[in-house]
Amino acid sequence: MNNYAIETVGLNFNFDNQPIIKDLSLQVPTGSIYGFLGPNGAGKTTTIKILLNLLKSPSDQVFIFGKEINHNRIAILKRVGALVEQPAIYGHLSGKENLNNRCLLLGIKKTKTDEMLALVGLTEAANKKASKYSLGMKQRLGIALALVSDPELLLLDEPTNGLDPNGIIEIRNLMLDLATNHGKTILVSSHLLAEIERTATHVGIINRGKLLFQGTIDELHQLSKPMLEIEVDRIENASEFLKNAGYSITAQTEKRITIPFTNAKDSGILNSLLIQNGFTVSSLYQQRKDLENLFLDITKNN
Ligand SMILES: Nc1ncnc2c1ncn2[C@@H]1O[C@H](COP(=O)(O)OP(=O)(O)OP(=O)(O)O)[C@@H](O)[C@H]1O
Repeated sequence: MNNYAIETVGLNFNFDNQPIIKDLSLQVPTGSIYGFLGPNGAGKTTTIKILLNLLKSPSDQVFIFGKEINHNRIAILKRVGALVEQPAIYGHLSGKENLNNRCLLLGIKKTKTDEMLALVGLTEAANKKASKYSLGMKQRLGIALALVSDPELLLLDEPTNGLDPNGIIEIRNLMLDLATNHGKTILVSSHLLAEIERTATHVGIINRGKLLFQGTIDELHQLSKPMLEIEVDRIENASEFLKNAGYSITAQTEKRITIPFTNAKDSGILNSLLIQNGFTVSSLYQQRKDLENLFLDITKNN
C-alpha cells in the first residue's frame, strides 16, 4: 500500500476529441506540499477539476486516498477542500457570515467560524463586508471556506494569482502552517517556478498536458543546477585565482564571474576566500532559473 494522497495512473482527458491531459501519472505523498507547475494552458486547472470529479475521468486512472474517484466520489470529496478559480464568496456578507453560512450548509457547529478566521488571519476583519476585502483577504477567506469541513487534502489552483507581494507572503505562510502544524496535504498550482520553490516539498511539472518532471524539491534543484554570480573587482585576476583554487568558471563578463551554485555555506567560503586574497566582492547572487529555462534543461536531460 503506497502513501499517496493523490495518485493518477496514466490519466488521459480530452475536450472535444482534443487531448488535453496525456498519460499523466501524478504521485502526491501524504503530508506534502506538492507544487503543480506549468505555463498557462498546460492543463493544471483541468487536472484539478478531474481530481475533484468536476470533470469525469476514465475509471481506474484517478485515486484519492487510495480509492478510485468515480466509485467513491462522496466519501472522497468529504475529505477534500478546494479553491479553484474565483472563491465562491458573497460580497454583501461579512467574512464571518460567509463562514457561518458554510457551516450551516455542512451541518457544522458555528464555533468553527472563529477558528477558521483565526487560522487564516481574518479575525480582525471578521465583520467587514467581503466585497471590501483585498484580493489576498478574499483568497484567504476562500481557503477558510475550503477548510471548514476540516479536509485532509487541499487543492489550490493558482492561489497567489494577482496578489501583491504581501498577499503572496500571507498565502505562502498559511500553506506552510497548514502543512506543518495541521497535517494537511496540499496540492498547489502555479506558473511561477520561484513561487513553488519557496513552499513546496515536492514538484510536478506539466507542459501541454504531459508530466515533464516529478520529484522532491532537492531533486528539482539537482536538475535545474542553479548558478552563483559573483560581482568582483579585478575580474581577470579573480577568475585566474578561482581557477587555481579549483573552481570551474561557467561564464565571465566584464563585471561578473558565474560558477555552479552548490549551497549557501560554500558560497560563504568562496566569499571569504576572495576577500582574504585582496579582492572586493560587491555581490554574490544565486541565479534561479525561470520555467522556460528549466524546461530546456529537463528536455536536454530526458
Ligand atoms: N471547457 C473547455 N473546453 C475546451 N477546451 C478547454 C476547456 N477548458 C480548458 N480547455 C483547454 O484545455 C487546455 C488546458 O487548460 P487549463 O485551464 O487546464 O490550463 P492551466 O494549466 O490551468 O492554465 P491557466 O493557468 O491558463 O488556467 C487549454 O488549451 C484550454 O484552452
